[in-house]
Amino acid sequence: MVKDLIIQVRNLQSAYGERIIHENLNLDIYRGEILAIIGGSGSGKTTLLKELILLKEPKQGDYLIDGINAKNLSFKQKQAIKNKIGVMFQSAALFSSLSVGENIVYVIKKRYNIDDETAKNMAMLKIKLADLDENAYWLYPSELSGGMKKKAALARALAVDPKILFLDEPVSGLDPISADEFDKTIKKLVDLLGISVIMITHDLSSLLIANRVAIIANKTIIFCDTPDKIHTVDNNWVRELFMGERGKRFLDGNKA
Ligand SMILES: Nc1ncnc2c1ncn2[C@@H]1O[C@H](COP(=O)(O)OP(=O)(O)OP(=O)(O)O)[C@@H](O)[C@H]1O
Repeated sequence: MVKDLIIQVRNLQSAYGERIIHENLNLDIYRGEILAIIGGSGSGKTTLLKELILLKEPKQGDYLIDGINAKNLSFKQKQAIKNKIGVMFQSAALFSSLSVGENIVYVIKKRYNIDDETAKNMAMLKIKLADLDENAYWLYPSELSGGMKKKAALARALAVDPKILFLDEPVSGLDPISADEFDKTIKKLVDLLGISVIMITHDLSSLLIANRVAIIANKTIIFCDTPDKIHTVDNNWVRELFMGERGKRFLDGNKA
């Protein structure tokens, strides 16, 4: 079966002023896959994410998203691409003065020209898709547990019916059980909706739901393959990451 590319990054160079963050970075992302991006602190994961969601312009190189080159786009063209993507930031970034439902309705009404009742029904569907109880619709962010807050942010990211979902450290700050639940929800969404998920993570257990893992080091992607091949990577940071108990458990359960 020929795999269908949803994102192609070619010879990307990123910089802040004179400081080069990525050089010659190439990455392919397939439709319907979960791709995890890992890398040491300061390796440039967030910078890459910002470029992929069109918040930052690369210095050089090409970036094709769903077949469209993201270079030199007009505001309208950029908006059309942004309508294809949902983003969940680490902080959840929900409006604290709005209930979960109102947070989602706000995004739906910005995206679609529809009446309040339809927007509310759509928001309720997103809440259920994110595995939250219906009652969460009326709760305020301050009334949510950590796990519920993440799922509410996920429901809001789903509000635009994205083809591609970007998750920035989605399970950071969650206990292992809530993190596991969140990962299961992501896997279910991919199977159910056929969306692609790109997730930056520090959490080794989240790699278990990834179809492939991309590792950023030395300003580029040094590895992008299935989790069972990670043990072949010759890099100090990767060795250290997998040296601990959790790392060993991951590798033992995943060797090819
Ligand atoms: N707005 C900015 N201006 C200048 N330098 C920046 C800016 N944002 C990030 N950097 C620098 O770019 C490098 C890559 O940062 P980035 O946040 O992309 O890394 P990261 O892999 O996401 O790190 P972490 O895992 O610690 O969040 C870092 O050295 C950082 O200091």
